[in-house]
Amino acid sequence: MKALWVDAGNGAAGDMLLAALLDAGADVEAVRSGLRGLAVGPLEVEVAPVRRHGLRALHADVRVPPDDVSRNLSDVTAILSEAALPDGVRAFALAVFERLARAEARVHGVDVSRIHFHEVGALDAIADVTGCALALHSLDLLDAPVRVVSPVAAGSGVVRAAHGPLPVPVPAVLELLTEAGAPLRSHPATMELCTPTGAALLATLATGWGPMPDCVPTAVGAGAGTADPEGHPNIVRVVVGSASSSSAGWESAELHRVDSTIDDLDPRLWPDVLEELRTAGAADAWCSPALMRKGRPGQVLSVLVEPARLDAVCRVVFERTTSLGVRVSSVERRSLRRDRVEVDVGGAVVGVKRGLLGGRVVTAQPEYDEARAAALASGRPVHEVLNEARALASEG
Ligand SMILES: O=C([S-])c1cc(C(=O)S)c[n+]([C@@H]2O[C@H](COP(=O)(O)O)[C@@H](O)[C@H]2O)c1
Ligand code: NI
Repeated sequence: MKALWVDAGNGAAGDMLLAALLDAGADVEAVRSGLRGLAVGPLEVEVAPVRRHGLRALHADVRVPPDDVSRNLSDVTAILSEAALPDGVRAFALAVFERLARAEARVHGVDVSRIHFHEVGALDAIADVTGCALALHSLDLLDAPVRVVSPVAAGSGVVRAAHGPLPVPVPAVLELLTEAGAPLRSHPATMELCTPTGAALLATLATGWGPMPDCVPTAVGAGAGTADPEGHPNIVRVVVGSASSSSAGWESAELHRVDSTIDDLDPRLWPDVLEELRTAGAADAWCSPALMRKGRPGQVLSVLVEPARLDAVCRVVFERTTSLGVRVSSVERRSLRRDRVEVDVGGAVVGVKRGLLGGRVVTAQPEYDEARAAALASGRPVHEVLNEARALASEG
């Protein structure tokens, strides 16, 4: 199960979060090509390593064409709806702007439909939000069940905005973080640490707030803001990890599922296809009957595979079957911890596979061939040997 932790203890802005996700391994080319799908002129992202208070971090510079358009929610919704983006990316970006619009509406005391984003609806904000959604998608985090954000530092002082000088935390940030139930952290810096776009991104992605969740970290990213103040590193950090074994007693793993419907493969080849898929690293591979186009009987080939073996499995499907395409989805596999014990049934050794839930034996299955051999040697019925082996293995 994938997990994300965002350290917003020094604040967060859209470009800082984007840089942190890219630093943690999000595919910058996927982000760039996704942004090209927005019909608002060339949006470019340049990334460069920088130092903030002696710490290395990535800085993301979002370059947009000159723009002084004041957009409302329906303008931004139209831009995102018409863009060639994965559905999850579009939904996330829309959710961020809907949040921003609700917060702005409450702050200015007008209806959401009458809200005009000023700075936060500008092209760089649209690029930051969509870029973050694309980066989360690239890291496979858009559906991750564990996305925790630390207490947020919003800053203090005054900032100059379209409405004139605003007190920091700016009203939209306070509104966004209050609505989301975010814990705030006091901070000595007298500057804007968390921007409305940053707050809306945090509020949309957070499934919870607090310290780093139990996980095995797999990547860390640091995203720098443009300012380099004297008093603190102007950085947001992200930790990507896999959440460790569930306290419920089972184990959890992120796998891919590959499916393909096939109606024209010589049926004698299927056993070899399934065998080759297992050899290529499939955790499981099976076929289910399906009635296909023109009433033809066919098979749905399904494969479960770890991300690292996905390409090898796809290659086998394409090379060994008549499939012209596969569907790949992410699944969480929950499984019991297993072991194998050997029991003595009337002088013969029989292996038994056991499933353990939090250390308790909940299933015990004797190896059939070994139980059959023990039954033949002793002249007892196989089902009796199976039952005795199962009972002996469940005791231990
Ligand atoms: O654009 C608007 S309406 C706006 C509202 C507010 C309020 O808090 S209300 C604040 N700001 C300031 O604009 C800049 C840009 O914000 P980004 O989120 O796009 O980085 C920032 O200083 C905000 O405090 C704008
Ligand atoms: Ni405003």
